[in-house]
Amino acid sequence: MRIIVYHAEECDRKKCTSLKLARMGKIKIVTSPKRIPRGSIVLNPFAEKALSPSDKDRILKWGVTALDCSWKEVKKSSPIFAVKRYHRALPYLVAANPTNYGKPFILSTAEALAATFYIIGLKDIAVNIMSSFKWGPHFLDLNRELLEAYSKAKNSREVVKIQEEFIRR
Ligand SMILES: C[S@@+](CC[C@H](N)C(=O)[O-])C[C@H]1O[C@@H](n2cnc3c(N)ncnc32)[C@H](O)[C@@H]1O
Repeated sequence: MRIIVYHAEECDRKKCTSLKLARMGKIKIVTSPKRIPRGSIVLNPFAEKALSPSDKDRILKWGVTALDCSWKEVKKSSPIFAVKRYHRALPYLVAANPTNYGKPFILSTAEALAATFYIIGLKDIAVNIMSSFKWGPHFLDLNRELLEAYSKAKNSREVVKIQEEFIRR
């Protein structure tokens, strides 16, 4: 499975979740957008389309790429968010990492990757990624109901519908 992280080197290296995953051999870091596989799903919080189980085949073939940059620097206009790939936003999920605990949508790179694998039905990979952090398993517990619901959706439209119903409740 190709799990790539484009690293913008904007982070506090001690807290960076993707550098930790790379040290454990669980992901590959790239520092040039050209190294992002051309058919890859790219996790982009500004993307118009939501990730859904229908992205599974593409991820199996080309992998998934997260963009590790600082949430403080992040802007929709940043060139990396315009790289020509298959961009997807994650639906409503709440962060469990110590930096952004309790905030919806503002996930760490590790949480975003784990959520992706959970939603496409590769739950063992999600569990493996989150087992790298003390707070990691709590991310899956905190979001279990939504992650399960998203993983049963057929497509992006259904994922958005589940999200909207959850927010309305
Ligand atoms: C902005 S970086 C912050 C990384 C942080 N420094 C860390 O150590 O994890 C987080 C990345 O995870 C992915 N991500 C996080 N939340 C997301 C969301 N709601 N939708 C899509 N991707 C998301 C994106 O690739 C995003 O650029």
